[in-house]
Amino acid sequence: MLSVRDAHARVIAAFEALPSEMVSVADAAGRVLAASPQARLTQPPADLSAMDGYAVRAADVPAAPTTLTLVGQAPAGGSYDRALQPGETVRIFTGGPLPMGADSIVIQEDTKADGPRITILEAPRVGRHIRKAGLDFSAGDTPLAAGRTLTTRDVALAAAMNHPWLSVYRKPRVAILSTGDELVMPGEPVGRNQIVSSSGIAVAALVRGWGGEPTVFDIARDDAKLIESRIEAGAQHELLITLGGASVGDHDLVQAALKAQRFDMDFWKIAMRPGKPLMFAARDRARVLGLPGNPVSTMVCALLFLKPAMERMLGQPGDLVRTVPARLAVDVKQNDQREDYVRSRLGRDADGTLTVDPHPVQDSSMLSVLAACDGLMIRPPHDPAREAGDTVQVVDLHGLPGGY
Ligand SMILES: Nc1nc2c(c(=O)[nH]1)N[C@H]1C(S)=C(S)[C@@H](COP(=O)(O)OP(=O)(O)OC[C@H]3O[C@@H](n4cnc5c(N)ncnc54)[C@H](O)[C@@H]3O)O[C@H]1N2
Ligand code: MOO
Repeated sequence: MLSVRDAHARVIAAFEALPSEMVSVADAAGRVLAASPQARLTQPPADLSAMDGYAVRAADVPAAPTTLTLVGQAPAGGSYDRALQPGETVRIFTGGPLPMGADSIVIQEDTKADGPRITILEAPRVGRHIRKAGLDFSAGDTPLAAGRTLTTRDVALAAAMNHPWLSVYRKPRVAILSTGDELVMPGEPVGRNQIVSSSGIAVAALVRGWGGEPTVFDIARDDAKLIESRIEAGAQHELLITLGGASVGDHDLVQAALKAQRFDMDFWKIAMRPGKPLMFAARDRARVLGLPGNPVSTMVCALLFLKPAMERMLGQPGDLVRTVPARLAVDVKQNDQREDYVRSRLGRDADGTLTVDPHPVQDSSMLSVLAACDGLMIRPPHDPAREAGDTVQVVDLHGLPGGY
């Protein structure tokens, strides 16, 4: 059976960056930059005051108190256009441009005004409360690299750089097909022996959260012709995700339907738990990732394979999910030949070290366990028995993009 690493490598090799499109900067949060925007101006454009107060020449106030003559004002968006002469001061506001000749700002709390006579109560320091031109960025700067998923902070910066439009990768269109006679949609009447289809909803949410555009097909009954026609419709998207029907049972029809539709199987079955019957197939530009039906297997495989595939379409490397070291809270037995992704709870030791406590129940049908856990402990194939206190690798589910 293929290793997780090799399966991941084969999946990401099959995807490349989609074409770019322009979007309004107002709609760009969460999108991935296809081209790095250059700052179109320098910010601040001139030396500005950081405070409400008075612009002065520090040399005029060697000691406080000293009284200066008010000669004008410089609000944000306005300016005082003459040079400040010895003994003069200009009323200035936060964001107001520093008058020529001035070299310091005295905040208004440190002054006393009596008509045009302004008494400075604190001796100023050269450069105090002045934001120099270009403090934030200069025209031509490229602080946002292509390939970056734009945060709202990035969007604020791009807008400040005077970009009303940004070049981003088109969203990958991902079709999602749940298969199985037993499935009904949430809220529908649930007949005898039926269960609610949760995975289609979860995968659609993941696709959206990872920057794609999901299309959720109606659930397909275990009918070969019906599944084939849905696969054909799915092939019109960048990627079709099938859910269930991946294993070896008489009702597991997805692989046969793919073959009937002339898809080549890249691989089927990998050395992973949960997620053994993972399937990957291609025909021309169409790609199908067949996720195993057990809902926890679906979710773990989505994180390991769907997310990187989407990242590739968004011009990113598509690395395997990041792991961090953690200290085992309990002893664990030797692992078998499948790489294990053990649903676990993360915590902190008294010394602040990340700890991992595997959940005692690991059935891949149990969404309640997955939801209660916040980490996946990775047991490599044939990993020997480990003791409490040993260091292992974990996937920290907190703060993953897309709200996993
Ligand atoms: N003889 C063998 N049996 C099984 C093997 C095997 O190697 N040999 N592998 C097991 C493993 S591991 C997994 S994982 C499952 C995966 O099987 P399928 O991909 O064929 O999934 P189904 O049989 O269709 O469904 C499994 C399970 O999941 C439920 N399911 C399916 N779709 C959804 C959905 N959209 N939302 C919620 N739940 C869903 C389905 O009702 C079943 O209970 O096979 C093992 N068997
Ligand atoms: O791989 Mo199955 O995913 O063990 O339940």
